[in-house]
Amino acid sequence: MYILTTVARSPSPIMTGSSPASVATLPDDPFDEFLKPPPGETHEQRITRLTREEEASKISMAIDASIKVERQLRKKMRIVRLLLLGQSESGKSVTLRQFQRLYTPTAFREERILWRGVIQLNIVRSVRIILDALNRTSSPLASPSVSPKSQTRSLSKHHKARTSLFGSSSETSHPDDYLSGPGSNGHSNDLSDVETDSETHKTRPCLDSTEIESLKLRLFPLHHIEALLIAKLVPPNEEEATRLIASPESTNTYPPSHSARTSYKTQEIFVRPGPGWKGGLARARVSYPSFTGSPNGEESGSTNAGRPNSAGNIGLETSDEPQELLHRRKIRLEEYPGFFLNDLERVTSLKYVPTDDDVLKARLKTVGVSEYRFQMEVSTGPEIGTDWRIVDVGGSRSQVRQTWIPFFDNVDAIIFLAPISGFDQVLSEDRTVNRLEDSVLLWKTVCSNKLLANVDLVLFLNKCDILETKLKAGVRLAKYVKSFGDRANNLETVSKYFRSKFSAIHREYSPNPRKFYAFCTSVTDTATTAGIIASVRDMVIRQHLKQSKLML
Ligand SMILES: Nc1nc2c(ncn2[C@@H]2O[C@H](COP(=O)(O)OP(=O)(O)OP(=O)(O)O)[C@@H](O)[C@H]2O)c(=O)[nH]1
Ligand SMILES: [Mg+2]
Repeated sequence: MYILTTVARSPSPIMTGSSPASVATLPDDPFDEFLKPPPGETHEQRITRLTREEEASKISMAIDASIKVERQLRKKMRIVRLLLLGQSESGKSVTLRQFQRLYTPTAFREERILWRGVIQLNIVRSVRIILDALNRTSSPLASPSVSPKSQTRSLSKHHKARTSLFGSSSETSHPDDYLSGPGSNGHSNDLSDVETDSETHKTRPCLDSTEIESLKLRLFPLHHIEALLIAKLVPPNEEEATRLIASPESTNTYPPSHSARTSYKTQEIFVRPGPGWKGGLARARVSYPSFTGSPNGEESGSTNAGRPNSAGNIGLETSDEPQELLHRRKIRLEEYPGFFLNDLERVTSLKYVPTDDDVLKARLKTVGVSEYRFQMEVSTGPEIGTDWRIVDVGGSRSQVRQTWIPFFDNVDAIIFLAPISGFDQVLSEDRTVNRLEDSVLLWKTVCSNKLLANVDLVLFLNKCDILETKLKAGVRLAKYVKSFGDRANNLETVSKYFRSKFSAIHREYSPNPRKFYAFCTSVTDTATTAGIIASVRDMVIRQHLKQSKLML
């Protein structure tokens, strides 16, 4: 304890000197008077005095040694605080899960089973996106008689009012074909698809309505499963809060009109800080009903038969239409968060235990701010004994990002996630705002924040895997970000471009010079992310040590 430093101590050997002669050489020393041998000291008295002084010196050295040990202990008890920031769906919680997977693997493995309920909900959500697309096809809005061009034009008015990306050509933020896309779950909407879709509609008939109705009937039990899962995961008083993204399109004909149920709203399950939700997840085991059209979902114990264990079983293979429809609408379902439809057989098996990759892929929205505390299970060198605190925030605009501010104190580093694949998408919570534009604005705010002026920034240009797929599929960045010009539309060039733009903003907006690191990441990818997270950990520890040395 530091209190030891204030305990009165005998003079140290240097202060006492080993003989009166040494004291005599320091005539201006204010301690001279006290340290002088008493006048007329006999030989025996001198021996006794020196023996006492030697003992005092030993005690003093022991105290010095204990202070040193204390300092080391304090260093060992060091707390490193890392803050994860970024818009909703940028990958913050996945990054946290990567830290957990790498540094507390036992706890991570033990909790994998808890994610099963979330993954099941993710499946239901994907199916609902397909249903919404089907509904829109059969609704008047999607009929060829309504001009999709006029729809596009009226929505693009919103986008014209927006600010420009990277302070460059303002056209980038409001291309004529900007449209809050048809993903009627209000989520990850493409900005480009309806134009193409509308052209296709002019030449292709809508889906056969009997076919749609039959598919809807077969999928209807999923609604019941979802209700069961939500009931298990969400406390009753949170029911309204789960309905974060109600969209007008989703209040239409699902469930089928003959049902007595109220209109179906798009929901996204979320987690509030604290361990409570894990209890819910532990209880959430719902087996699947028969897909004969009757909603008979039951709790575990029911048979395996009839679960949506293949794409065919839920009607995605038996008919090409849903897939064609998604393709026409350019809804790339596999790029949506929590896409497990390709693994239906595996993830709906009764013995299913989520793998590490499944846990990283699962989507569970964060609401509020949560702090995850841990010590690395296996730690070496300087990080031994470090107490890590990783703060994960809910990133959506609806959650008042002001609530982040109290957590800006005592932060060693920030990882800011900018999902750069979102250049052609809008925010779920505000479909007039382009995702990339929102990330850029948020980045400017974080860089310029005075409370964070001395905090090192780590930028994850995230979702590079999705970005690459998108670019390879022919989506052109220049269409959305005019200043990109005629550069090559490939991952390397695009990520380099984004890195230089975000880095320029950092330089321009930071109140003080500070360290800045940028990585192109796909945080769901365990292999590539492990190395990046290890570098971040080393950097944060080094920085923390530097700071604590300055403080001691
Ligand atoms: N393919 C791919 N998916 C990603 C990547 N990063 C995140 N995701 C997925 O995107 C979804 C959202 O990630 P989260 O970590 O929940 O996002 P968040 O930033 O915590 O979002 P909020 O909690 O709403 O603030 C999850 O389903 C992830 O699996 C990535 O680099 N590549
Ligand atoms: Mg989150």
